[in-house]
Amino acid sequence: MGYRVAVVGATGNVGHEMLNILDERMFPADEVAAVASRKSKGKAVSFGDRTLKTHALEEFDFAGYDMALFSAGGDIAREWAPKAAAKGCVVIDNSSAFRMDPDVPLVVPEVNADALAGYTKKNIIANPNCSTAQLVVALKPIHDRARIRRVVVSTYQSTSGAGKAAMDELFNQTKGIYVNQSPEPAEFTRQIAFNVIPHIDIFLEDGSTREEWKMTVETKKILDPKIRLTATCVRVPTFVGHAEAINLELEEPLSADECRELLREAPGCMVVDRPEDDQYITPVDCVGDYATFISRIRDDGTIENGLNLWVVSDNLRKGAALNTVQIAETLGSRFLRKAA
Ligand SMILES: NC(=O)C1=CN([C@@H]2O[C@H](COP(=O)(O)OP(=O)(O)OC[C@H]3O[C@@H](n4cnc5c(N)ncnc54)[C@H](OP(=O)(O)O)[C@@H]3O)[C@@H](O)[C@H]2O)C=CC1
Ligand SMILES: N[C@@H](CC(=O)OP(=O)(O)O)C(=O)O
Repeated sequence: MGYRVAVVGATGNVGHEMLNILDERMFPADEVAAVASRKSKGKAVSFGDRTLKTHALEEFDFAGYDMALFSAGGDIAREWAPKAAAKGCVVIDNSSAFRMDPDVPLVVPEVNADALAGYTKKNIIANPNCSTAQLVVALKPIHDRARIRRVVVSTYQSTSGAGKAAMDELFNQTKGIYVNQSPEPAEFTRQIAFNVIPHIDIFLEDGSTREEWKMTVETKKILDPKIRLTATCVRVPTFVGHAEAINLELEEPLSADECRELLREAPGCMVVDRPEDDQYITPVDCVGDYATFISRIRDDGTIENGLNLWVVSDNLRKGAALNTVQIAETLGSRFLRKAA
């Protein structure tokens, strides 16, 4: 007997990847239901070689479903995740709505799978921000070996992080510029084609953005509250794949060579780092992959025990859908086991 799984937000970027990944990884599901807004009711979405008809969320009954994978934004999650959870369906939510709730585990399976045990308090599990997920996969082995004291990270985040409409905006602005149309920002605060924007999510009182704040607090919750982290999050005109330039200050020495060897063996990590042959990863190279890629590992001689890294991953996969499915797999194998 397999699981009954609902995918909420199935018509969106992340929901589409969730369906792909459930199929690719042969998730043991007897039934997968696609759920989205009322306007998508009846719309066909692909699931492997099948198509599923989308249900409207308001009309969907979560009773009898084992798990619901949510990627429909924070407002929908705040309203509907507790309702689904109350019907005995464990919700794994991609939005930021529950991440910092002390009664909700925030999980990246390669890093803190044991935290999953706390899901019973609310029947809800949170998936981190896409930039946090790839960051902590790369940092976990380094922290275990040499204790990270401080992280300085600058992100280069693709437009898919802001949804399908944002990707269309990049596409249409780019085309338009070649025919002298003036760009009209809608999803972003400035022109995104041929530009970069140092503004993701809203500004907070201290001048940082909520995206930057999320990277700090989520890293503490997942990896270690003692780690100090400062971030600058930037939107760039790419479609898929987030990149991060990371500077680390460690408590113990760890050379670039040792770091490379360590990360080569680490779960979820893929080191591509041969600058002498121009071997490093760019966002375009990571699309469709599961790994968190690490390149440009080098010593930072300006501080004691300093290291620099370049980390790239598919934000719709490890940053969202893949991490959610990995959580579902771990939940299934550790807590919601089904008889074969
Ligand atoms: N881990 C992370 O960092 C990431 C998290 N996310 C989260 O996932 C969410 C979705 O992202 P993404 O897929 O890129 O966005 P898209 O805009 O591509 O898709 C949004 C999805 O939400 C559904 N939806 C919207 N309104 C409702 C509603 N009232 N009832 C039910 N479903 C609704 C849409 O359905 P319809 O087509 O019918 O409108 C669609 O399926 C984000 O808002 C964010 O919270 C996203 C990216 C990364
Ligand atoms: N903000 C991320 C994606 C996202 O949806 O993040 P969050 O779930 O933390 O709001 C990005 O734009 O790349």
